[in-house]
Amino acid sequence: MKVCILGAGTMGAGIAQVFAVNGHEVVLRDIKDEFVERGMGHIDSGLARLVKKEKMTADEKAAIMSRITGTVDLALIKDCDLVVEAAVERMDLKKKIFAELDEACDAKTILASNTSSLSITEIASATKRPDKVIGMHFFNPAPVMKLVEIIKGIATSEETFNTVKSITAEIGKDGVAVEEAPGFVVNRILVPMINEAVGILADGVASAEDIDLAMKLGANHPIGPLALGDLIGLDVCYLIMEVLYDEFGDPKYRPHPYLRKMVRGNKLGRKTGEGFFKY
Ligand SMILES: CC(=O)CC(=O)SCCNC(=O)CCNC(=O)[C@H](O)C(C)(C)COP(=O)(O)OP(=O)(O)OC[C@H]1O[C@@H](n2cnc3c(N)ncnc32)[C@H](O)[C@@H]1OP(=O)(O)O
Ligand SMILES: NC(=O)C1=CN([C@@H]2O[C@H](COP(=O)(O)OP(=O)(O)OC[C@H]3O[C@@H](n4cnc5c(N)ncnc54)[C@H](O)[C@@H]3O)[C@@H](O)[C@H]2O)C=CC1
Repeated sequence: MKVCILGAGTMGAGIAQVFAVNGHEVVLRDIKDEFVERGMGHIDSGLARLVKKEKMTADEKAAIMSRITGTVDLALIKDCDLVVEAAVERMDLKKKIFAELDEACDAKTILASNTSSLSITEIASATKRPDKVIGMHFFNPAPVMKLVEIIKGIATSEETFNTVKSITAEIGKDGVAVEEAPGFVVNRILVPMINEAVGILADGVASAEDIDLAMKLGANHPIGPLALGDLIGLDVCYLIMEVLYDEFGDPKYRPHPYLRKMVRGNKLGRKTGEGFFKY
């Protein structure tokens, strides 16, 4: 199968790796060469770690890398069977991208979005093939996390859903069917928890280290909520809270002003070298 991933950031690079590891030909497309190179670099270093741990041979790594073409050229995606869009979490941008994809791709191509929270129905409305538009929501880090939420929009066909469910299983992930709703299942629970941790920090209840230690030892989470915010990207967390707040109109989803301040200060977490912790 030929798969195109749009966006070579935190998620796009990881998703490209997953498909290439499972033998698929991948086109990884971003808007600037430097972003493509950064994404390819992340995949290379992720696989290098596996070689070092003797979980993969250097030859296997080379074969996986050879299946991924990094590019800024949208023309390369024409004959893809599946596109997974992993660009920025903004509806205006996603609609623009899906309108472009609709023009650029063959009629057979399924157009999936890795959106964390947005309406698949609205994204699909930018295309003439809403039956072939679907949510395919991977989790960070994509090569490690087993879950994919599969989200149908109002017009998504059963055929598209079943194809994406089979692909999900084939790449070694567990898919769950989710009805369209802001934040789907996981993020409606997880991201407000991160937002609450930001509030606890802003109130001076405990230090960032102690908030995270408390949740690791007291709730058995693998990493604390502030470190998780840094892993996801605080800009992404903020955008998800905004979607929850706008869509539900419920003040319990209000993004914390301190989260907004961190984003304004470009302290976005791992991807900028500093968030609630330094990297
Ligand atoms: C915002 C959204 O829309 C949705 C979201 O994604 S929400 C975020 C969801 N993610 C989470 O909740 C993650 C929570 N954190 C964790 O589970 C863990 O901290 C973690 C899995 C990320 C890292 O675990 P860790 O034990 O500290 O790290 P590490 O030992 O380096 O890696 C764990 C395993 O993953 C593998 N791994 C790590 N990075 C990898 C990569 N890029 N490629 C392949 N494998 C990788 C390692 O080889 C290791 O495998 P083994 O255990 O077999 O040796
Ligand atoms: N960060 C996370 O933990 C998770 C994020 N997501 C979702 O995945 C999507 C991407 O998030 P991240 O990877 O974190 O963002 P990111 O900011 O790390 O990367 C986004 C990339 O998309 C690129 N891009 C922008 N416009 C583009 C276009 N027209 N064509 C191709 N590429 C374009 C940007 O240049 C950037 O490299 C968002 O919708 C986000 O909500 C989903 C699961 C987890």
